[in-house]
Amino acid sequence: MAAVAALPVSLSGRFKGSFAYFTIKDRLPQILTRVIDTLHRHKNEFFEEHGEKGVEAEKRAISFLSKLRNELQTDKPVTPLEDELPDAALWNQYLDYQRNLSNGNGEPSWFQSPWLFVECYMYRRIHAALAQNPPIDNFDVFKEGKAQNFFESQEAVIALCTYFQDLLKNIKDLDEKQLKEELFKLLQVSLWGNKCDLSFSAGEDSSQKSSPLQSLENLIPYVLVNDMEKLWSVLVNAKKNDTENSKVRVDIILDNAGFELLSDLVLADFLLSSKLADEVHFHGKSIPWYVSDTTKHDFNWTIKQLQSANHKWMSKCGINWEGNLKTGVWVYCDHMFWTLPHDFSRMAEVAPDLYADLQKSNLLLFKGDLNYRKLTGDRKWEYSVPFHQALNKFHPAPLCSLRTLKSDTQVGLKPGQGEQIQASEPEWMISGKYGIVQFDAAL
Ligand SMILES: O=P(O)(O)OC[C@H]1O[C@](O)(CO)[C@@H](O)[C@@H]1O
Ligand SMILES: [Mn+2]
Repeated sequence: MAAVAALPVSLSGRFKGSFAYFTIKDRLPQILTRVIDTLHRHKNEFFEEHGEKGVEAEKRAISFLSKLRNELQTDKPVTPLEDELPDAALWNQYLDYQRNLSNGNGEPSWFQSPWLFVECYMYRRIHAALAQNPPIDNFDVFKEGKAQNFFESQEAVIALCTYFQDLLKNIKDLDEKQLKEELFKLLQVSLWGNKCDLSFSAGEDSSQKSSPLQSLENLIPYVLVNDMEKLWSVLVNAKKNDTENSKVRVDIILDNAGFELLSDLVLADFLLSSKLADEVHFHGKSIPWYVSDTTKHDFNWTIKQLQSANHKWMSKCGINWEGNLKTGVWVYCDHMFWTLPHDFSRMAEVAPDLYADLQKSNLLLFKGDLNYRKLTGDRKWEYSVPFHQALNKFHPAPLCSLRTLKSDTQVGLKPGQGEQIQASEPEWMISGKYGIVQFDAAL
């Protein structure tokens, strides 16, 4: 396959000193240790709820996870999944594929294989540790952290909900220019909301403390690719071609729960209230993922929290959003593909139903760093390679990545732009300080 051979190498722990190496060596074991601690801390709760059976399940889960941590730290081969969860066969096929890629250079292993693969694999094994051990099989080990992030962002949540409800009051009177300005503001809030993930900080507090709207101007220089004008054109043109039967649909491929999710929900509400879109489809994760990623439970929990909040504008948002779900103008979906190790260039083949669904959209907004890694295949690209090329034939619909840079891959920069920042700030790709709003039109 000539096209595959032309792709740059995958990021991997085999590159000593790289962020992938550091992640596998330090951050992933830290995350596993936190998961084990969380289970320990809930021992009494498991006993109260399920009796001795709950405690035994907790012990089995912990020993499975300690074994996993040991395999990781000693660079053992990545073993086939032994559970019977619905995605196990696809995972094991992917492992075979990795085995073939390694061309007899040993079994796929934690430090030698592509980073994206082993990191996803760790989260899938964490899921197995719980899912295989009823009666604690529905316990989300990351739930507390996600809830805490939401509560600790309280002031920012209030500021954003208040700003937004105020905007709604006179949204009908805004002219095109003003609407565009508001869209750009909320896109940036959603972009910077991506700083608040918990996998990056290995579970440490990462909530939004300051008002999310105040600092936008100052952050503009840190938006390395800014395609917001292109997004506006796509939406306005879609509206023009909008007929009775063809609704303008925007899809948001969600990333983290907590403040980031709130910023995405506000953006989604704005799209409908401004009539730039008629429908928003949200895509979440079907299992707990990368510490803070949004599951259906987190999505519904967030809307319930807002509804019952002791703050007028927060609860107004919550009530409206529940209404949007009820009337079907908002749709929440999940698909197992989002928690498989494949990059998105394989979606058409591995999950043709999902690909076909995304093709019905007018615009796909991919939130966050992991989605960017999967869009671009998590490879050592030259910074100036066009985004379209790095997408490697993934073009279901016009798409845009809103992402703060937290892993060492970036494409679509101007010639010399990456090198210039690199010279003064060697950490620019992993500090979360820079962001992109990077668009690609479908073919
Ligand atoms: O929530 P996000 O933005 O996808 O980030 C997830 C984080 O986890 C990583 O995938 C690494 O563990 C980073 O790339 C990123 O920092
Ligand atoms: Mn995430």
